[in-house]
Order: sequence, then structure tokens, then C-alpha cells
Amino acid sequence: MSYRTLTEQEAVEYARKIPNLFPQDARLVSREIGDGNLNFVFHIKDERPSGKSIIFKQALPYVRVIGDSWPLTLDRARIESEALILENELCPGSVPRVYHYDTDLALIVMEDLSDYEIMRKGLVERKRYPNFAKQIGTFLARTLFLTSDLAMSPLEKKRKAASFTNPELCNITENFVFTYPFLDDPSNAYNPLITNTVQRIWSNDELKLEVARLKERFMTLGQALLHGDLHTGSIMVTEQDTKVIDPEFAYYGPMGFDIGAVIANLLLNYAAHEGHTPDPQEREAYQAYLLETVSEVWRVFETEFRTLWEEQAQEPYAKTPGYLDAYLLDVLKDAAGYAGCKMMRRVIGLAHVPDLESIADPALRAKGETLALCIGQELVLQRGTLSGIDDVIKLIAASAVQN
Ligand SMILES: Nc1ncnc2c1ncn2[C@@H]1O[C@H](COP(=O)(O)OP(=O)(O)O)[C@@H](O)[C@H]1O
Ligand SMILES: CSC[C@H]1O[C@H](OP(=O)(O)O)[C@H](O)[C@@H]1O
Repeated sequence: MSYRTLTEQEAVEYARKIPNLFPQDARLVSREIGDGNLNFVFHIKDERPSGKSIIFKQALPYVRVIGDSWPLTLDRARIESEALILENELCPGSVPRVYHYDTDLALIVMEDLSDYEIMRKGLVERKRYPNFAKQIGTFLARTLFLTSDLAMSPLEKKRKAASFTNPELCNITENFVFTYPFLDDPSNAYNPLITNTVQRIWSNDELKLEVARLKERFMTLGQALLHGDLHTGSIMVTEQDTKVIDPEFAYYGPMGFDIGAVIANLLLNYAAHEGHTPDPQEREAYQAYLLETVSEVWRVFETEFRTLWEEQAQEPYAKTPGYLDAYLLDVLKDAAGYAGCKMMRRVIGLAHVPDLESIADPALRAKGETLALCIGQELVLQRGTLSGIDDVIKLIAASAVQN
């Protein structure tokens, strides 16, 4: 069957034909629920009591929010499906299960996580997730370490890297994370009340040099298989559990990019509570929780990564004194730098985050946005001085006071 974009009804017909998924007498209904920038997502449910449900995710041959004037490879669906399968092998239960993949239709059939909610939404409502740091830190350590040269033979790793070559999606990141937000590009879209701060960023050559160096590492450092877009809109949570979705940007890149994405989005939420939470005590308590979470995510990542290194490293230099510490420090500095870039792109660039966008009053929103830009710049500029996660937390706290 050649590619065509499914309608809700066609999704039902397709679901009926997948062997062993639904019983013959299932009463299937389908609804398109996608809220992302790129793809269609169908929720398909057997309406009978105790009937089960599944998710279809279909890539379009273009960027959904823009239309067919911006073509985009369908191969991203293969990459997403293969990344989900691999992530489930490396860190069981951390992603939705893939039941079926159709190459022609660029269609992934996967586990329905409707009992979970998008983490970003919960964070805006000041919800707390006691297991999140442990679960995402473990996900990061296992997926990054186990796909790197530290754990794989160099031949196998290069074959894996070749199969996850993802030039078109990387190009989106190169442009929309690292380039356009730092130039006066027509794609940028920012609150007019922060124009002065944005213009100071555009004329800050020291900052742009550091962003250029981070971009270069993103383009050239194939350390591990990344998720590639690990923001809190790509993490679904319950009070107890965490699942990662949407790895269509997966490719071999610097480990710090994924860790930085998690940190950036916790900190964007931190900044957004300047607008969402008027009571200073409530705000400070929740912001403190977010900082503790940033710190714990890194600590869990580091502990798990050290254990994997000690128990499973194949690299002959792994036992060389100082190598593990130096490796982790480079990852921390990258994570801080990438977090900074990602914070700034979500304020200045094309794609914003609901955390800040849902602050209705432009002046209050500007307060949160200015704080996000301030933290973002510090993380990029000061990353070379960091010697541990406590330094990152101090840097953020100092930016908050200074703001
Ligand atoms: N496995 C799933 N279970 C339940 N809902 C899902 C699942 N995958 C995606 N969704 C829903 O669809 C939305 C868009 O999915 P996402 O993979 O982020 O698409 P895009 O690649 O277009 O950003 C998510 O925000 C979530 O609400
Ligand atoms: C024009 S693509 C912008 C942006 O969209 C992607 O996010 P998502 O798939 O979660 O909607 C990605 O972050 C891209 O940078």
C-alpha cells in the first residue's frame, strides 16, 4: 500500500486488520488527538465496557503546523519506532510498547498511555512526581551509556549510528535551537515587552561564540543515541511512573543534549511560575522543588552511569584513573550549555512552551521570559566553570536573585 494520510475512519479500518489486536466484535472509535508540531496521533478505542485502546502515530510528508510548504522526511517514523523499541530493550518499561510499524504509511501502532498526562501540564499545576528524577535519570544513563562506544564495539556502534542518521530532523534543531533564535531571523516570535533583552542577546558576541561551539558539538560529536527532543511535552507521567514518548529526533549526538533538554524544561517551568504562582511562599516552595528535581536527575544519572561504567564498560581505557570523572564533567558542562540554548530558543524562537505561553498577562509573562533568558545565558556562558551539579543550582539561584 502506498503512503496516504489516514482519516479517523481509515484508522479504524486499519486497526481491525492488525492481527490479534482487537476482537472481531470490537466497537472501534477513533479520534485525532495530536497536539505536537509535526505528526498525526489517533486514539483508537473499543467502546465496549473494558474494551482496550491503542495509539496510531502517523508522520505527514510535511511539518504539520506549517503545511506542505515545508516538506519533511517520512523516515522519521522509522527512526521513532526503532528508537522506541531499542529504548524499551535498554530501559524496560520506560517508553510505550510498539505493537506494529508500517513503513509505507509511516505509521507506528503503540501502547495507549492515556492514563498518563503530559508532564508539562502537571508542572504548570504545581504537581510533584516523587519517582520522576529516579526514573528519568536511569533512562538517561542506560540509553546513553549503553549506546555509546563505552559499552558497544566500535563497529557495532558505527552501524547503529548509520541506521539512526537523521539529517532533516537534526537540521530543524540546528536552525531552530542553535541559529535562528540568536539572530534577527524572521521565524522568531517573542513578546514585544522583552525586545531590549532579546536585542542584547543578538549583539552579545561572547554568548554567540559559546552557542556556536555548542552547535558544533551537536553536529559533530556522535557520543550516544539521543532521544533528541526530550522536553517535558515528550514525557508522560502519573504520580508513580514516567514514560518517554516521541523520539523522532533520535540520532547519535552529545549525551549532554538529552540531559540538558530535561533540565531546560524544568527551568522553563521554574521561570513560568513567576507568572502562574502569585503567592511568594507557594512559588518559592515549588521552584525549590524544581531545583531539587534538576539536582536529583543529574545525581541519579551520574550514579547509574558510574555503575554501568564500572560493571559494563568495554573501552580499554575505562579503568584509566581520572577518565570517568573527566567524561562526566564534560557531559555536565554540555548539559548546562544545551539547557541554556534550549531555554532561550523557547522564548525567542518559533516554538514556544505552554508553561510560559499560558500566562495571559504579557507583562507577567515577560517577567518569566526574562528570567528564562537570564538563566539561559548564564548556563551557556558559565558552563566551563562548573565542577558539579551544585554549581549549576547556585548559578540558577543567583540568576533568580539578580533578575
Ligand atoms: N502513546 C501515547 N499514548 C497516549 N497519548 C499519546 C501517546 N503518544 C502521543 N500521545 C499524545 O499525542 C500528543 C502528540 O504526540 P507527540 O508524539 O508528541 O507528537 P509530535 O511528534 O507531533 O510532537 C502528545 O502530546 C500526547 O498527548
Ligand atoms: C517547526 S518544528 C519546532 C519544534 O517542534 C518539535 O517539537 P515537538 O515534536 O515536540 O512538537 C521540536 O522541538 C522542534 O524543534
